[in-house]
Amino acid sequence: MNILQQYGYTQRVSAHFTSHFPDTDLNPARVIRVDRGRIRLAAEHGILIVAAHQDATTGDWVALDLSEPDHPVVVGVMPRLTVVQRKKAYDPIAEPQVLAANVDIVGIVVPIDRPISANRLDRTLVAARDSGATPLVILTKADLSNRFDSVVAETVERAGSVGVVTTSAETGDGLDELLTRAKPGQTMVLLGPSGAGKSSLANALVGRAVQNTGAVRAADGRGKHTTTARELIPLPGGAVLMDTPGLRGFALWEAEDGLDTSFEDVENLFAGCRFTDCQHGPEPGCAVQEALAGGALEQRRWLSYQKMERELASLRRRQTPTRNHARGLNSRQRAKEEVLDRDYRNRFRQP
Ligand SMILES: Nc1nc2c(ncn2[C@@H]2O[C@H](COP(=O)(O)OP(=O)(O)OP(=O)(O)O)[C@@H](O)[C@H]2O)c(=O)[nH]1
Ligand SMILES: [Zn+2]
Repeated sequence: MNILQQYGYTQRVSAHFTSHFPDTDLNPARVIRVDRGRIRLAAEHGILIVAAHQDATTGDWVALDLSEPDHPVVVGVMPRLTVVQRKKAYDPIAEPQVLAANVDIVGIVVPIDRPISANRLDRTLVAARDSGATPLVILTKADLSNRFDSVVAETVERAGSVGVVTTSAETGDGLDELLTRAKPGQTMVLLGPSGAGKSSLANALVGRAVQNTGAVRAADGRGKHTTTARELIPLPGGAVLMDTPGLRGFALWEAEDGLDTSFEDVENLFAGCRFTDCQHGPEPGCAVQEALAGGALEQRRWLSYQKMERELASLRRRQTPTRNHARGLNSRQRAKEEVLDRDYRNRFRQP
């Protein structure tokens, strides 16, 4: 395997590259990491550091002009095969921010040493599906499974048809299975909250200390950010790991968590509606309609709110049957669950 292949250069990528850059003088290279003003590239003959290109992000395939050997230059970026992006809190107009390019597997890291955040998991599953890559839920710290025994079952339920692998960086359990899920040439990114064990997993997968792992602050179970730049790391077996602190630590998550509060102004209006079960349509005394008419609430913002509600509702509908089934609820219990599900926003507020 040459260096390019270690970083995911497959027949498929090669075909895309030559169709997009027919000029045979241009060479394929992959962005390993982006630093201020410079990017690190994997090219056929080795690792290069070149001047940054405004459109190139980690994981991108770029066209390299090597005609001046001392001054290799990135002259173009191949259209991305997949894109993991942050959508700004359901603002339909804002440009999404690209977080990772050309990822095949989005590994959603869920630590089992703390209670699950259902909201976070749901939203990350949606973002992962949107990316065009295959989502894979990775449970970490399996050796600590005695702490919260519901986490595994609940994660499996919420994951639905998405695969779940249970791992421990400590004991090595599940690492081989995870490596077989990532085929040679595939790129896998790890997403998850701080302290979830992503760096430890990366270390264990690579089999050597590639990232500094930091001790979790004991008091709140949260980690400190120990990795400073996202980068690609070749794995034994031919797959590539993308370790992305910016993305994994807060980017997607912050947007998601922000949702709970970002529509606070809208939700505060509901208390002013005449009927407690107001659908905020044509019924009399609707505070939302009044706010819209009076200009206190922007139409666009109300549409964004409704869009988010619909997306969450459909997610919930898809999940409910499996979840109830898995929990072996009888029909009366199910009916009760349906009522609870209707009030999904309250559900999401549960810790
Ligand atoms: N017992 C046990 N502890 C683990 C395991 N994996 C990680 N940890 C511990 O969990 C803490 C956080 O692990 P990290 O790998 O730094 O977590 P991270 O997700 O990379 O965190 P950030 O860099 O903040 O995003 C560390 O104290 C690790 O030692 C595991 O499999 N078992
Ligand atoms: Zn209303």
